[in-house]
Amino acid sequence: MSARTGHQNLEPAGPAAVKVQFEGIVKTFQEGGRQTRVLDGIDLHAREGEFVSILGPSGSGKSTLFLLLGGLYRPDQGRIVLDGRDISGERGLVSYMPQDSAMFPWRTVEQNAALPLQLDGVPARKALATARDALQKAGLNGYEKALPHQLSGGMQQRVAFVRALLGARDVMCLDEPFAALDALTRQEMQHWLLRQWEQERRTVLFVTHSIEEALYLSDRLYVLSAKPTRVLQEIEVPFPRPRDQRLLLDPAFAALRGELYELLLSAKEQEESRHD
Ligand SMILES: Nc1ncnc2c1ncn2[C@@H]1O[C@H](COP(=O)(O)OP(=O)(O)OP(=O)(O)O)[C@@H](O)[C@H]1O
Repeated sequence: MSARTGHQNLEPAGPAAVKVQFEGIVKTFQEGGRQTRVLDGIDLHAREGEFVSILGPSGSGKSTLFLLLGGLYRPDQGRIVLDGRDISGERGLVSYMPQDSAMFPWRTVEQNAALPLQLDGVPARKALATARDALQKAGLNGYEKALPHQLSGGMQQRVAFVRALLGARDVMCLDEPFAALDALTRQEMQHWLLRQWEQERRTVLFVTHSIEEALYLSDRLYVLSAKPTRVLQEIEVPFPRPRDQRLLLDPAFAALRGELYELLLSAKEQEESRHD
């Protein structure tokens, strides 16, 4: 659990320590019989308790970054550093939440949410009691004994988020968690996620295609190019917290959104001209 808890203290006094860092990451895959360099020297980091988004075109290697951090892949070059230690290739050190809630359909909501605790060796009764408590705090009371298919898509993603929280890892990787939701539910979920995160203040790495979502949620964001992928820009998001949906109507928000859109568009055009 992050040291930074409690929602009173929303603004850190000074820069927090770097929690997780990708250093000079190069990753090549065998694609269609030839080697393709997907990640071409990626440097990015997140500080303790920071919400950092990674925005990039399809196929730029965003999910690959998470698989590297989760230890499922090893970088060809570079290091993945957690709390100052090279963890390249080590598994089980970060929580992961995918686009699809990935729940076991035969387990109840509370049994699904309790799973990471049980995997960490917590006895079943205690794990279930902790999961019930966390589900209630996340506004899911009354659904503890339901099966996943009885919940809407948005509610399933709430359960998936609670499960990732109960994983008790300091770093949470959220891989387009709202991409499959309709626009209204997605907005609701962004707002809900902010409230949850403000209470927990875990370090979050958040992958998205949505400029608006990245700006609304993040402290900082990285914009990636198309592959071979590099960091095009790092942006400090200047809006104070706590935030709410009125921020989306702020002219400063619209201006920054416009700049980012322009940046992604020119990256896409460069990519297309390379293929002409
Ligand atoms: N195991 C693998 N073997 C071969 N190629 C791979 C493998 N994993 C990823 N790739 C390739 O690496 C590139 C980046 O994939 P990745 O899924 O990380 O991109 P992404 O940015 O998450 O894409 P999207 O936004 O569409 O989800 C793609 O071209 C993909 O085909």
